[in-house]
Amino acid sequence: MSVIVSVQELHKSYADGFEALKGVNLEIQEGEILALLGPNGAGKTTLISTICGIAIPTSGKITVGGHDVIDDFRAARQMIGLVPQEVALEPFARVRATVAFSRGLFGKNPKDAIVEDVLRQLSLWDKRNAATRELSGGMRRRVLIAKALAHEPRVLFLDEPTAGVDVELRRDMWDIVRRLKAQGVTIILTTHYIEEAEAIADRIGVINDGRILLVEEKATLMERLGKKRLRLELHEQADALPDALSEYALERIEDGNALIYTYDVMAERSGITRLLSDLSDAGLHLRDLQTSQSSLEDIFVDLVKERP
Ligand SMILES: Nc1ncnc2c1ncn2[C@@H]1O[C@H](COP(=O)(O)OP(=O)(O)OP(=O)(O)O)[C@@H](O)[C@H]1O
Repeated sequence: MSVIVSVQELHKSYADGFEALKGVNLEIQEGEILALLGPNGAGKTTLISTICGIAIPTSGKITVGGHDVIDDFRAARQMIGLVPQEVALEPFARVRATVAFSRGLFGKNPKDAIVEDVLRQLSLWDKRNAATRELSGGMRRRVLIAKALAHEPRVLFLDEPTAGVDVELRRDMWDIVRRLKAQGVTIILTTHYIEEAEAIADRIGVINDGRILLVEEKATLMERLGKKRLRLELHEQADALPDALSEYALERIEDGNALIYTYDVMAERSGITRLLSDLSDAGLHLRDLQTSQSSLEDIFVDLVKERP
């Protein structure tokens, strides 16, 4: 795989002096889906805006397809499609004309069959003659994607594509993203929803306070930082836990009818064998056992919490 977007030592301070990006390094591989995960104000939109040439970096270097986004703005921008966070459409414009116009902005023939392709791909062909104000919220989001794809970009940025949308539409959006990937489009999306990153990303970048904390393969990330939970269901309710068990930091749940033991998947010893024997010594008898892997959400919260 080759690198299609490269960001080196990127700093961005806004006019009021606020430093939104504090030395970001990031390489995005052609054909991947990268999810940028981070809390409000982390710098996700700023990062996307600088790559797309909308915000000017204070320092650092960004290339897209080998083109410098400042010195070679047109060539770089031509390769990029951007779906912004806010739904901003001309209310009276017709769907097809809106998309054709976006294509025209890049100096490409607006009557091209590509416009039809893009509209069909997003299930908007039937609505091609509708005014955008007549569309549902979900369809409007699709129009935004169609506009971003109209000039056949190789890299698509989606800034919080599913913020505030219902579950059905979210899944719909994920299908669209997967189909685009299958066509070879590189996709970078920002999200607050861990579930979203978990569902569709190949790699996940965590950004907080203007810094990238990590970028990892999704599976590696979950394995590396994941913890497992062992749920111990008790025969009799445990009112309090004996001191002998304090080292296990057990959590009493369901009024003491069950206990949770958390352990590190990567640790040499899980401590389970000893725990079970100590439980038995303490007179606590088990009805059932169950393990579960902690979610990406737990990992994310831990990561962001660790840093000041
Ligand atoms: N034009 C601006 N002038 C000054 N500060 C700004 C400007 N735009 C953004 N910021 C600040 O930069 C920081 C990063 O903002 P950004 O929009 O990049 O975050 P984000 O991660 O996209 O957040 P969200 O998830 O809320 O969209 C925030 O503290 C924000 O207030």
